[in-house]
Amino acid sequence: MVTARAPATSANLGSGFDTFGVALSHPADTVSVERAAETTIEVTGAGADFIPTDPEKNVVGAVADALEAPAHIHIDKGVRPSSGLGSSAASAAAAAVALNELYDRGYGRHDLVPVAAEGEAVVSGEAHADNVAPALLGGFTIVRSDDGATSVETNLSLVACLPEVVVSTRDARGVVPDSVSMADHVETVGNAATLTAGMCRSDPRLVGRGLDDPVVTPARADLITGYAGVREAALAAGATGVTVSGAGPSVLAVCEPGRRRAIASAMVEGFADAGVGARAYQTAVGDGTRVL
Ligand SMILES: Nc1ncnc2c1ncn2[C@@H]1O[C@H](COP(=O)(O)OP(=O)(O)OP(=O)(O)O)[C@@H](O)[C@H]1O
Ligand SMILES: N[C@@H](CCO)C(=O)O
Repeated sequence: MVTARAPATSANLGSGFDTFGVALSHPADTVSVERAAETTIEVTGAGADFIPTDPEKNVVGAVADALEAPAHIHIDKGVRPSSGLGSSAASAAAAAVALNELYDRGYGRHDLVPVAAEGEAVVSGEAHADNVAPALLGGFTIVRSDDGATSVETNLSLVACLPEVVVSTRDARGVVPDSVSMADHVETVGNAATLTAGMCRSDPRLVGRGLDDPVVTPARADLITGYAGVREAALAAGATGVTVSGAGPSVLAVCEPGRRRAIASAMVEGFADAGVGARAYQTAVGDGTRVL
């Protein structure tokens, strides 16, 4: 048996729609695999009742197919599904690493990014890699359709606040505008470049400024009850920037070390003011998938 742990991730980071992502130090999924004649799946943990065990419908089934590595796969969910924290990607990344080892396929981490992305296609209809790349590689990642993924190590404190509302990635993609104005394009490029410089310097002020996004985030914020109040509360508590995590509903705040506790409380209270229960993870940019 081989067991791997893959982290939650936060994709987009505002200005990097479908491009940027970070691995979180926690929460995480743990996946154990044993050789079998055909793939079977068992799921326990957070939101397990809402996750299919049919290999045609679970991301790990697609990963096992892509690696020609049939197995009994046990997924212990630490990352709630439809959270905006890369729940499906965590399972896909952990399964890719564990099955690669179990069957001695010899793929490197970068080779496994498109393999794990095949799993994402089961969920959203597209093999996008902005969650699986940070889940596999760790740190801050940039994915390009023609060029694989680039990863940068960074040291950054984060709070991810997960409300008790469900936003599916499919629905959240439906509200993304089809086109952007030149003014919004220029602003987005400036923000994305600022964010990248901030990641390279582990500078929460630059990263926070670079989270701003005039295009996708405003359209998606309406899907998250209480978003505007939670954002204001986090900024008032010291966050250097706030945005929607992935396709939502989680909200991500960047901050200086030592501010996480106050920001986490402010965000949970902000959701409570809108009548929504929530939990906050005081976390940080972390490592990628590891074999346990
Ligand atoms: N192993 C798995 N883990 C989690 N969700 C899975 C898995 N396999 C299939 N799914 C399905 O994927 C959907 C959740 O994926 P979705 O992309 O909407 O959320 P997410 O992975 O938390 O988010 P995001 O990509 O926005 O960060 C649910 O419908 C769930 O049933
Ligand atoms: N980039 C993706 C991440 C969610 O899977 C989106 O925002 O739709």
